[in-house]
This record gives sequence, C-alpha cells and structure tokens, in this order.
Amino acid sequence: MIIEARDLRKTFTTRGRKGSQTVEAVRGVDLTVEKGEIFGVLGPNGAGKTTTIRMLATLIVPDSGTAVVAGHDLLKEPEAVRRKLGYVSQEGGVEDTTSARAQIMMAARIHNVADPKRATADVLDRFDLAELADRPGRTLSGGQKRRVAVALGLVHAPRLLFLDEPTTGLDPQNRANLWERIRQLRESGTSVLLSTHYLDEADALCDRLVIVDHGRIVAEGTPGELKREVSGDVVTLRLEEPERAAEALRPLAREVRVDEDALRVYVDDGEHTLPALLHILEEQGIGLRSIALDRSTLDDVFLAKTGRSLRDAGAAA
Ligand SMILES: Nc1ncnc2c1ncn2[C@@H]1O[C@H](COP(=O)(O)OP(=O)(O)OP(=O)(O)O)[C@@H](O)[C@H]1O
Repeated sequence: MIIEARDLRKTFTTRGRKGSQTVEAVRGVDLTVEKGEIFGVLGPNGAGKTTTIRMLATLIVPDSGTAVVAGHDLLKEPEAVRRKLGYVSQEGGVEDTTSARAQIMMAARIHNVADPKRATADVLDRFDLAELADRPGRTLSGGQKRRVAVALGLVHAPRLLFLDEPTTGLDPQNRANLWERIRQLRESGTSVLLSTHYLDEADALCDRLVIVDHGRIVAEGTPGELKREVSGDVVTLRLEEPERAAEALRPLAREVRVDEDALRVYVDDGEHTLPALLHILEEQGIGLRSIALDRSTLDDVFLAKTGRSLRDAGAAA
C-alpha cells in the first residue's frame, strides 16, 4: 500500500466583511491506494478534491485523521513523506521567463538528485520536450506546459505522484497524449493519485477511484464495479417533445431525466424495453430523431448516490 488514510478532515474558516465563514471542505475521507495503481478522486467543483490531495501531499495539515503515505506517518514524518512524492498542482507552476530545462534542473537540485543534468535530460526526453527545452516557458502551448509541469513533479523519480486535475483545459488530443504518459508512469512502477471532474478521464485512466461530493466519499471501486453497482442501461433519445415523452415513458423506467435536448431513460434491461418504448412514442405521436442504448456511466453512479448529475453538480458549483 502506498497510501492509507483514515478519517481525514479539514475545515476552513475565512474572515470577511460579513463576518466569519466556515467551510467543511473534507468531512471524513478514508482512502487506500495500492502500489503501482492509478487512483482517481472524481467529483464536481468544490467537492474537496484539492484539499484531500494537498493534505496527503503534506501541503496542508489535516484537522484530524491519520495517514501513512509512502511508508511514513503523514503527521509525524511529513519531511520523509515529502521526499518520496511528486506534486503537480492544478495551475501547473511553469514560469514564463525561464526555460523548461532550467526549471526542471532547479527542481532536481532542490530535491538533491545525484546527477541533475542527466535526470533533467531523461525526463525531457520521456515527455518529448527535448526540442522545446530551451525556449522560455511563455512560448509553450497549453499542452506543452502541462507536460513540463508533470516533468517538474517527476524529475526526482518519486514513488508516488499527485496530479491535481492534470488535463483541465487541454484539447482532446493533448488530453489523450497526457493520459498515455500517465499510463507509462504506472508501467514504470510509479503510483499515481489524480483528481478529476471528467467522467471519461476517470473511466479511461483509473484502476480504482472514489467519487466525492461535499467533502465525503459517496462511492468507491473500479470503474467497472461502480458502473455494475448501478446496474442497467440508459436509453438516450433525441426527440421533439422531451418533456411530454418523459411523462409518457416514466412507467417503463426506473428514472427519466431531461438533459438539454436529450431524454435519458434508465431501465433494467435496455434491449427488451426498447420495443415497448418505441411503441409508446409512436402512439403519442412524438417524433424521434435518434436513439442510443448504453451501459450506465460513472455519472449514473453519482446520480444514484447523490440524486444529482455530476455534470449539473459541477456546473452549479
Ligand atoms: N484556503 C481555503 N480557505 C477557505 N476555503 C477553502 C480553502 N480551500 C478550499 N476551500 C473551500 O473548500 C471547499 C473544497 O475545495 P477544494 O478546492 O478542495 O475542492 P475541489 O474538489 O478541488 O474543487 P475544484 O474542482 O473546483 O478544484 C470549497 O468550498 C472551497 O471553497
């Protein structure tokens, strides 16, 4: 095990003009991350993901709870924990005026890496950055900057890497590229804990994950286990009168949701429900533009556990 955390809690109090405000950011989180796995913390904005990661990475002291991280007690031996881990924040921390090579070399020296020049060249190579390495940070694209940020967190070859929302703001091609590199880290034996609010990222990348909401874990397992837990299928219909169709189809479904221009109908057995569903639409004279049948997604798991959609929750925060 590379992380074992029990009942971590953190409350923030801020004092403003309207008096003090208290936010219970993390309300009793238990986590176990095995060596060599990619572990995800999935949740909407404000769920407590960053606070959880920052506590485990020794950057914020928890109010209560215990954790052993990379073989050391988080509260009693934070320095020893810090030496074993890499941390890449949401903002990335790539400087504008300095080159990637100089920044990575500096990080290598701060971490007392034996041969900083060589370690820098190695990590630049691994992240396909060698050709860009001597340009000032500000001239790099968003995707290149993210790769430099991850390289900065890795130059001292940590056993455990924390990535806080690593692909936020990247285009699909750069996201896929970074996913591939994160998978390669796992192959080289590095354990990764990442936070994300992207369902597809958690699904594609994580061996196991927790779903968090309002500072608490609402579900835990492999992506497959979680999706099986909310057994059943989702029929997504695009049609002319979604609200009226929702009413008509409700008796057939466990749940019906109107989602922008689409209607999502949650059923136990999609294949066998489809004919009856189409029959009702025809009977009601509701024109159908398209229909798709899928297994449930992690968003459906979130919906089942919290009564809200992860996408709605994210947008509302
Ligand atoms: N330093 C702080 N002072 C006061 N409140 C804070 C502080 N840091 C976080 N919070 C609050 O704690 C809650 C959890 O924040 P956190 O950044 O951990 O969420 P998150 O899941 O990482 O969100 P996001 O996806 O937007 O980064 C939020 O309500 C946030 O406003």
